[in-house]
This record gives sequence, structure tokens and C-alpha cells, in this order.
Amino acid sequence: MNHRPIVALDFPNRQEIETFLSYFPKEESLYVKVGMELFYQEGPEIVHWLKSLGHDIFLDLKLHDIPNTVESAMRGIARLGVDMTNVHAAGGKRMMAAALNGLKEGSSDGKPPVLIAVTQLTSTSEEEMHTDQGLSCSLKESVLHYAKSAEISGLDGVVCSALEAADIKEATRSDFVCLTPGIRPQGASVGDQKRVVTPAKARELSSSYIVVGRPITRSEHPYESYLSIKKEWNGEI
Ligand SMILES: O=C(O)c1cc(=O)[nH]c(=O)n1[C@@H]1O[C@H](COP(=O)(O)O)[C@@H](O)[C@H]1O
Repeated sequence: MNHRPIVALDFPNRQEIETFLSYFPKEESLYVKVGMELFYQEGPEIVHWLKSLGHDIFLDLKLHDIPNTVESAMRGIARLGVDMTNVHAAGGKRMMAAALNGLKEGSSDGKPPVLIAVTQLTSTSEEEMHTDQGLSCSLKESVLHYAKSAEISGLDGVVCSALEAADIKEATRSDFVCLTPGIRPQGASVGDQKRVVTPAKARELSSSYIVVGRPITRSEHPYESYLSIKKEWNGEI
């Protein structure tokens, strides 16, 4: 198994990414996540540049708007040639279906990016979900509800905590993508995350992909931290 953790490039500009990537061997092809912080500063050019370096890209903009707006935005995202992108499942089934349609229309090679939907953010606890969102069900029920909605809408999978991945796959299908952020190696600082697991546990709990930011980007030795998390994720340590 040689699965790469997806590295969340949560930096404010290209210069800081150049510094971060200088710790990695040039030939190391990474799977990176470009999120709001970076994209809103650097725009689509940052995607073209990272692609030119040979990296695979998850564009994480978490779209959530009326179906027509999301569909049009997704047409443009498909043209960027990213490998994966996302929406918020809370936008509803019509919005998710529109997102998928936009991606299909925008991808000239007929291979639209993988589309996944955020269920409950990994920074949300069950208690916060009750108070902030006014939901009375359990967090797991809410996540499963969103996962089923995403599947019905034709999406490839969801963003969730690894803690929910096995139940989601059972409720949907075994190849339904469960991309799981909130990953922390043993002893690492949790920060604002709530539903966290180690890379080894994520593997055990059947995550499809793990997303890792600060444990790598804020490390004094980013490449060593990346390799150690990758090994753990691949069950090699
Ligand atoms: O969609 C995401 O990528 C995402 C969803 C979610 O529920 N939780 C979550 O942490 N993320 C992203 O995953 C990354 C996690 O970063 P760290 O907490 O630094 O490892 C951040 O870039 C978040 O924006």
C-alpha cells in the first residue's frame, strides 16, 4: 500500500508554499489540498502552478449556495483540472446534483473531478451541533443522513471524521469515498478539531483518504513528519 496523506496547504501565499515545499525532494509527487485561505489570495494560478510541479490537487472551497450558482461555479472549477473538489451537504440534494452537473459540463476530457460533500465538520462536537444547528438527532445520525443524501445525489463520497467512515460505507456502498480530516498523530496538539483520530486508527476505521495540515505544515521537519504519518497511514509502523 502506498497511499499518500493529502497535505492541507493552509498558507496565505505562494511564497510560503515555496518555502514549505523546499523541505520535500523535488521528485516527490504530493496530493495537496488548496483551501480558502490560499485560493482567495492567489486565485486559480496557484492551482496551475502546483499542477505544473506534478502534484495532485483537492480544491477545498466547500461550496454552499443556490443550485444555479453552485452549478456555474463548478463548471469553472472543472476547467481548472483539479482532481477532487467539495460542497456542503447542507446545501441539499438539488444543490449537490447541480454541482455534479456543472462539473460534468465543465470537464472537457469527460473525466470530472471527484465530488464529495462535507457532512459535519470535524471541528464540530455533538453538543455544538445541538446548540448551534438546532438539531436534536445524534451527530452520527446527522452525518449518515448527509452521506445518504450525497449518495442519492450521485456524488462520489463525503468528508467526515474517520470515526464515522465504517458506518457510512455500510449505509451507502463500500467504495463510497470517506475523506477524513481531523488527523492527529499520538500526542500532537488537537487545536480547533474535535473529532480526531491517529493515522493508524483512520486506516483501521476504513477512511479512504486522510487530510493532514498542521501536524505537517507547522512541523519543524515537515518532510520527516509527512513520511512518518504516511507510514502510519499505510500500516507500516
Ligand atoms: O473539507 C475539509 O477539508 C475539511 C473538512 C472538515 O470537516 N474538517 C477539516 O479540518 N477540513 C480541512 O482539513 C484541514 C485540516 O487541517 P489540520 O487540522 O491543520 O490538520 C483544514 O484545511 C480544514 O479546512
